[in-house]
Parts: sequence; structure tokens; C-alpha cells
Amino acid sequence: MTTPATAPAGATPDTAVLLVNLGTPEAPTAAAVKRYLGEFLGDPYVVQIPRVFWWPLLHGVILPLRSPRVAKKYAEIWMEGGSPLAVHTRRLAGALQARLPGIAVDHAMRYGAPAIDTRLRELAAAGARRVLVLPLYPQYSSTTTGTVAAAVERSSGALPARVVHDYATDPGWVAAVADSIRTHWDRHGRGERLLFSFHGLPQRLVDAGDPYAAQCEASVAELARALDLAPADYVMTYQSRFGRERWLGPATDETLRALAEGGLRRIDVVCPGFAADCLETLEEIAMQNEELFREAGGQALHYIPCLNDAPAHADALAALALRELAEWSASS
Ligand SMILES: C=CC1=C(C)c2cc3[nH]c(cc4nc(cc5[nH]c(cc1n2)c(C)c5CCC(=O)O)C(CCC(=O)O)=C4C)c(C)c3C=C
Ligand SMILES: [Fe+2]
Ligand SMILES: [Fe+2]
Repeated sequence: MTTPATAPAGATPDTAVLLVNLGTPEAPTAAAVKRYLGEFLGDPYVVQIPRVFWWPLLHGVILPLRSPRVAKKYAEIWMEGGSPLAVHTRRLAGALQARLPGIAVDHAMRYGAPAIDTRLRELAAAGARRVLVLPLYPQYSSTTTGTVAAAVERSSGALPARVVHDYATDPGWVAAVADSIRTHWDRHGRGERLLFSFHGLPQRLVDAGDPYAAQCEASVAELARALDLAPADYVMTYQSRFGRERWLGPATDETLRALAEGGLRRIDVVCPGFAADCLETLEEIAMQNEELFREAGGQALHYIPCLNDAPAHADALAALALRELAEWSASS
């Protein structure tokens, strides 16, 4: 027996789709950033150092020093409706809801509000009988999708849930990202090189089997194919290193410096690991790294925005959700 993926118009949806993103501070203040980073960096899926060593370091040194500094960065990118990550995630959920009228679409954050557990209970109370959880990370990592799946598992709501593992090579998503790059080139011209920058990860996790790096490489291969790029046209790097251990490389900032010093004048940067623009794209890439590139002799770094709530993004995720729901129905 299979259940239809959508309810008839007007009926209370018995199927829900929950978009989940990382989370972000509620205000660009040291106190709010401290609360957010405390929950984020206290998650054992993100930092695997034993609590007896990590807790004193996190609460005694890292949070007091980092929070005021990072709050200033958030203040530079803050939008009228809040942190960019929150604003874009909310709007994307709205765009998805418009495409899935027979399904209840909502969003949650892994850290902070709206919490996954709260949203699952609300959806159950509103009549949902099953929920498809769609973490907004195209590439799987235990530190992102893995911890979302664990939070869904822990949630006390008795709602049956299925978590989308990844969509690193989903044709609809690849086409949407490729189109956004083409549109940027049509409007602003094309740089001498296209740099794909992904959020980094400790090398140790990749060595232990986290498929993240392989999936980032697969995304780049598909995007290069869709854009008909030759190997000399593009480069792939990892950004946002945190802490002292070795992270995936090459590093975005070091690569940009080397390219500028080597005579490259204009570069385009796109971040296909981020569904929504956030601190790591708007401040780190479009501000910090843009300045670094020019100081090293480059002339222009063009940052190509994330898909955010673009119609093509919502179309791709809606199609993905419907396909996952149909597969779920067929297997139950
Ligand atoms: C050990 C630390 C970290 C790991 C592992 C990590 C993995 C990881 N993160 C993202 C996506 C995002 N990270 C963002 C911010 C951010 N990330 C870390 C640390 C780790 N991330 C920190 C400390 C921060 C906060 C900023 C800072 O203090 O420098 C964000 C942006 C959030 C926002 O509010 O805008 C995103 C998105 C992925 C995809 C990932 C693993 C693949
Ligand atoms: Fe991160
Ligand atoms: Fe950063």
C-alpha cells in the first residue's frame, strides 16, 4: 500500500517537510553569539574532544574571547529581518510551501530556535502523521547532517521521520547552481578563474570515513560538467578553518593569495556547500577574502551568492522532497 505524497487541497496535510539549517545568533551581540556558539561547539558531533578537557577550554577561553569578536562580524552583515542565515532559510521554507500546497512545510535550526524538537511536536499537533526532514547541506557530514539526524532521533515526538542524507549530485540542484553562475556571468562578465569554496572539516574526520570531501568533489565534477569547464578554468578549496588541527585543504584564503600573487586579476567565487548566505559567505568570502585578494595584487573578487530563496532552488528542493516522499511511501 502506498500513500499519496500530497493531501487533497483544503485538507489538513498529514505529510510534512521540515527544512533544517545550522542555526545562527538571535542578535549581533556578544551574549547572543556566546549562547549560539556554546550550543554549537558543545555538540560532540562537531567537536570530539572529551568533555573534561573541552568544557573548560570552551567556556573559559574560546567563548569569552571569540564571542565579542564574532558579534562585530555579524553586525556587518545583519539584515532587517535578522541574521542572513535565518532570513534566507525562512524565505526558502515559504517558497517551498508555495510549491507543495498539500504538504505542511516548516523550518528548524539544529542550534537555537526554532528547535527541531519543538517543530516536530508542533507539526504532530497540527495533524502531521509523517515528516520528511531535509537538512540544508547538499553534502553529507557527520558534523552537520549527522547531528541533525541524531536530534530528530532523540526528539520525543512519535512522528515517523525520514532524513534526506545528501543531494550533492542531485540533477535539479546542480542545474540550479550552474544556472546561478551562468546568470552571474551574463550580468557581470566572467572572471579568469572560478573558485568553488566549501566549508572545511578536520582532516581526521575525513580519514575516519566522513564522506564529506568526496561529496564536495562530486558536486564540483557535476558543476564543471554542467558549465562545460576545462580543468584550467576552476579551482576547489575549503574555507573557515577552526582550531589548530589539520583541516581539509587547499585553504580558500591561501589559494586566493597565491593566485593574486601569481598574476590573476579577476576571480569569481561560489560556495555550493551553503544553501543560504551566512557569516561564512558574506563576511568571510565577500568581505575578508575580497580584501585579501586585492591586497595580494588582484583587482576584483566577484562573490556569486548562494541559491537562498531563488525560484530554481525552491523548485529543485520541492522535486527532491516529492521524490523522497514517494520512495518512502513505496518502501513502507
Ligand atoms: C569544529 C568546528 C566546526 C566544524 C567541524 C564545522 C563544520 C561545518 N560548518 C558548516 C556550516 C556553517 N558553519 C558556520 C559557522 C561556524 N562554523 C564553526 C565551526 C565549525 N564548523 C564556527 C565556530 C562558526 C561560527 C562563526 C565563527 O565563530 O567563526 C556557518 C554560518 C552560521 C551563521 O550564523 O551565519 C555555516 C552555515 C558546514 C557545512 C560544516 C561541515 C561540513
Ligand atoms: Fe561551520
Ligand atoms: Fe569563518
